[in-house]
Amino acid sequence: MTSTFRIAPSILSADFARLGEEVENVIAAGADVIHFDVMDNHYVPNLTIGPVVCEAIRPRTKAPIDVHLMVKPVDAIVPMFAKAGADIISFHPEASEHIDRTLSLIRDNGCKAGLVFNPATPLHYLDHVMDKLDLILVMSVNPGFGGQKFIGEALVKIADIRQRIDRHVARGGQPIWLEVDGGVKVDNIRAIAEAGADTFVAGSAIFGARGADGSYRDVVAALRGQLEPLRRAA
Ligand SMILES: O=C(CO)[C@H](O)[C@H](O)COP(=O)(O)O
Ligand SMILES: [Fe+2]
Repeated sequence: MTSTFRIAPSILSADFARLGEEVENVIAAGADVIHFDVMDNHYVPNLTIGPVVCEAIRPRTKAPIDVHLMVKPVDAIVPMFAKAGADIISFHPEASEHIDRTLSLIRDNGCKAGLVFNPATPLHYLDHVMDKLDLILVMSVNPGFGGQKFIGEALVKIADIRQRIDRHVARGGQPIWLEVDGGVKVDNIRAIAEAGADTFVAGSAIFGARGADGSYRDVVAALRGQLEPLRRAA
């Protein structure tokens, strides 16, 4: 069990007309990471935001910007996001012809590198690249939209990856974050953490729960509150 948990609001569900403010508010509310969903209307059937928006929000926070690429092909856009201030860049293995090369490209551009697993993506993609990963992202919905229902089978996958990461670290490997994305709520975050995740993306659960004071403090505190007993047990 891990002692470090991170809350990563997905700005996909933020008010895009006030994006800079939303980023500031959610970090002021106690979140740790800004999750930035990039969709290309090709790899997934939706279209969102690109490097210019990353560059625009970069001065608004010191928190890491965690870019989740749902684009195909991947490589050409990596240096653009690195230049725009991304800290972490993750991609889907099905979207890259050469996974090892794409992971190196991300690190060579000064970012942390992540691999993303859709609900039906097999874990064998991890077999020869553990040394090149800083983050593994488990999708608990099919990618493309916010506000979907958590797919319970993801818990099995999270537990399996947790074992692989722990074995890797026990053999002297670098730490790897285990992030979960899709349908994360106050009422399921503890079970997700118990399965082995340490980083929790939440879009609709956070941006759909602005408090009476106009802040996101209550919902971020509620998410963290669910994790508190696990932190003590770690
Ligand atoms: O990658 C994503 C969708 O492809 C989003 O990060 C995810 O859906 C977050 O939204 P929510 O918490 O509302 O499910
Ligand atoms: Fe995402």
